[in-house]
Amino acid sequence: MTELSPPRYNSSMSETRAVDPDLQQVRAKIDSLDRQIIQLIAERQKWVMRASSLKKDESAVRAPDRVEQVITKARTLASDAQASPDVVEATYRGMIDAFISLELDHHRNH
Ligand SMILES: C=C(O[C@@H]1C=C(C(=O)O)C=C[C@H]1O)C(=O)O
Repeated sequence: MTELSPPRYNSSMSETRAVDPDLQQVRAKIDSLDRQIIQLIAERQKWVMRASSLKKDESAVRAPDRVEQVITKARTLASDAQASPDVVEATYRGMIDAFISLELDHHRNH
């Protein structure tokens, strides 16, 4: 005879538990901002790829001096906007690294 075992709890089930309504509202705001941020990243990507098409080689693609200029500017803008400069720098470094990979991929395969 097969024994019925109780349903197992797994980590994904915790996501279906009732979430505090205030937290739900705050998360809806974060979700809405994410939609806006991603639209802007998409627009930025188009211009990054346009810059990429004007470059001759991989060292021009990486442009480390330009990366540092962008980061310095982003830290100042973050400060002015009451955002954490460290969070903005980490975000920008991750984003720029990913864009460089996209540019390199495009250069190697096109
Ligand atoms: C878009 C460029 O290419 C790369 C991507 C950058 C960026 O995402 O801001 C900056 C410098 C380069 O590493 C560029 O040279 O301007």
